[in-house]
Amino acid sequence: MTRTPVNVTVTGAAGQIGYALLFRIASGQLLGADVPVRLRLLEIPQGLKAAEGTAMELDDCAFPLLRGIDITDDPDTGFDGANVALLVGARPRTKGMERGDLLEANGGIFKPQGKAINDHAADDIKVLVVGNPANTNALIAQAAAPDVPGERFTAMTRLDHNRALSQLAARTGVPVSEIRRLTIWGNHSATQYPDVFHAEIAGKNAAEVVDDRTWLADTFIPTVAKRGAAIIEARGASSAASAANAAIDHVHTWVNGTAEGDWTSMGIPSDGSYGVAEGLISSFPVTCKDGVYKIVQGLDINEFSRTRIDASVKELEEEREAVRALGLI
Ligand SMILES: NC(=O)C1=CN([C@@H]2O[C@H](COP(=O)(O)OP(=O)(O)OC[C@H]3O[C@@H](n4cnc5c(N)ncnc54)[C@H](O)[C@@H]3O)[C@@H](O)[C@H]2O)C=CC1
Ligand SMILES: O=C([O-])CC(=O)C(=O)O
Repeated sequence: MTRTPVNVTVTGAAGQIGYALLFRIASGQLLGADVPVRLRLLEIPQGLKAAEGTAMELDDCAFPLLRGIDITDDPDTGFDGANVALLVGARPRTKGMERGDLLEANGGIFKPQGKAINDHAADDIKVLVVGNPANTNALIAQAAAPDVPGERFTAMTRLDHNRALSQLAARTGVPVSEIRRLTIWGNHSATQYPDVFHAEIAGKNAAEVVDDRTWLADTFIPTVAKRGAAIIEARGASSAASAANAAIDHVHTWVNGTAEGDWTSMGIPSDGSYGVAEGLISSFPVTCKDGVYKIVQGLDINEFSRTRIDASVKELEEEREAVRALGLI
């Protein structure tokens, strides 16, 4: 039986992350080794030529699952029939730009894209926002798409989750595969909170295995939270291959499910769980099954975690107020 190809739209397709992402989508790593895909590359006019070059290379890979590539600078065409949308293209902060300017510039991107998704995407559309500030950009796109169920708009904190797994594995001398149930809470920013209190290392409580709150507070948390800046400092450019890898992981898990007994982290609209104000797009521990995610309930939040979750949620509330004041939501 031949399956109908899944339409995957990637914005910012000619950028760094796009270049690391598209080949992996086309090879079947996003959705599965038996799922054909059709790619839609959405760029701004200046990015179209480079996107065409990338499309030529995609052709030259002769990926058996790749059933077509469309390139456009028109959001209505780019999201037409989209089943999965990866919103990667964003306006980076440039010299002299205030946070409010950045939010406003990104509003000019994510509001029309949200509307185009609302009007043209397939009914089963799933959206992942990667472009920063990812959580609030997702909120802007969601607000512009009132006909799409709000929970389909998600923001990427999987890179933070993977960074935390790797740091914890290095500290405790176990392979990453031995660690389960780690959580990133809050915003994809320096206020995010990587939580090991419910995590398990080879079946034992991770906080007890580490047994060093000073290391958690002064080394682990800031290393994970500031990793993006450290990569920029070392590489002279922001994380691209690891960000693309996390985007693949996020969508793959959302569509194909979390492993039995494990969970992952996704930026999703809050339903008020764990005291996170309803509607904010904040990172939570989630399980996924049959293309639907659910917040893990019933975790005890200790004082150490509570103050850190609250600080990140406060930042998200401030970002929401700022985009509300700008009329973006
Ligand atoms: N959530 C996360 O964990 C991470 C997020 N990021 C963010 O991802 C974004 C992209 O990063 P890179 O690929 O390295 O940037 P880049 O600057 O290399 O590429 C961005 C691309 O987006 C395009 N673009 C700009 N406006 C657009 C629009 N309105 N429609 C379609 N395309 C548009 C640009 O032409 C460019 O080709 C940045 O905002 C970055 O901060 C990066 C790493 C991790
Ligand atoms: O800070 C950036 O632009 C890149 C980023 O989000 C990260 O690496 O986590």
